Amino acid sequence: MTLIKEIGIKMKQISKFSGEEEILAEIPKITTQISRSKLKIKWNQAVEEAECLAAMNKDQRISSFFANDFLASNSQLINKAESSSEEKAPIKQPSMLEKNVVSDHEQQALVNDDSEDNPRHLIPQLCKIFYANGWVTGTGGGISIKYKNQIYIAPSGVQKERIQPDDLFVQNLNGEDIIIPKPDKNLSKSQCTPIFMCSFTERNAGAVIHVHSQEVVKLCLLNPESEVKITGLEMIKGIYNEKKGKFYDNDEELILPIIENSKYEKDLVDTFKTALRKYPSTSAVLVRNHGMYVWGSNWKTAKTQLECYEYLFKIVIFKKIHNV
Ligand SMILES: CSCCC(=O)C(=O)COP(=O)(O)O
Ligand SMILES: [Zn+2]
Repeated sequence: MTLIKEIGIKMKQISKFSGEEEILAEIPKITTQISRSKLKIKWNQAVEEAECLAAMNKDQRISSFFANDFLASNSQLINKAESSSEEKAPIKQPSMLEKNVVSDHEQQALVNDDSEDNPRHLIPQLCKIFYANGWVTGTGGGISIKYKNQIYIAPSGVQKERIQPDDLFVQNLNGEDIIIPKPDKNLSKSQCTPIFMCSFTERNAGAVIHVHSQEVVKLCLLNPESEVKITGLEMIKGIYNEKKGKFYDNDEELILPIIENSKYEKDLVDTFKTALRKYPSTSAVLVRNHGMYVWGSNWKTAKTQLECYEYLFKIVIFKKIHNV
């Protein structure tokens, strides 16, 4: 029964058996009851908070603190309770464990996940391969993979070929942190994160790779226009046409957008988005004097397309230089 109803019944009973003075005499008791009820709500919240925090490990507590989510949602609930005189059923907190931060058990399961698709192991392996090809040298470039609806992102400004499984950041599709590396590692999330997220949300990508490849830079130097056209090569068949939902035929023309570079990676977002909308077939965007973003529905197609693009670029550059 709600507190208001309870008070109403009490008032009726008092006024039935007593006069107005007796009612006035009861008011302080009723007020005390309301205050107690508010205290009870606050107490329940405090207990739930304590339980949530106790269930987290140190990293998760730090992560939830910086996400500022736990405290924000909690104070909202307390404010609501303060502005209402109606007693509510004990409030169920939107638990950090459910919403944002994985439990110890889930985290352990992720680390123990031996699947070849687990980005914890895959991203360090792929970065070694990309480094060997000259695609992510000098710390430039990076990769992000979606796995079980969570986004794994490589750290920023580090030698990408030396990334460790616990160096990765994990966030949800809203950009809220789920797992961050231990603070003593002093790592930050890739500067490319806004572009990675754009590919996940706008193109439903499963993986996005950013390369600082010399071939891309050379190709853009030879093509001052805002796009590059490629025809007549068998390897075009390795490129997926996102508009048609099928791989290109070797007699089709492949057109890739070129966007201009900016001071910071995040400043590329607007032109990147514009290019995605103007070129609905494309699975890659070239950034002049910088590199390329390439994505696929999963890490395998992102990787094989990157290989096909790099192959095609070499041939196109050769053809242009030798005028053949
Ligand atoms: C020498 S790298 C310059 C910054 C850049 O273009 C880049 O791709 C860096 O990405 P990170 O993931 O290291 O933030
Ligand atoms: Zn870059």
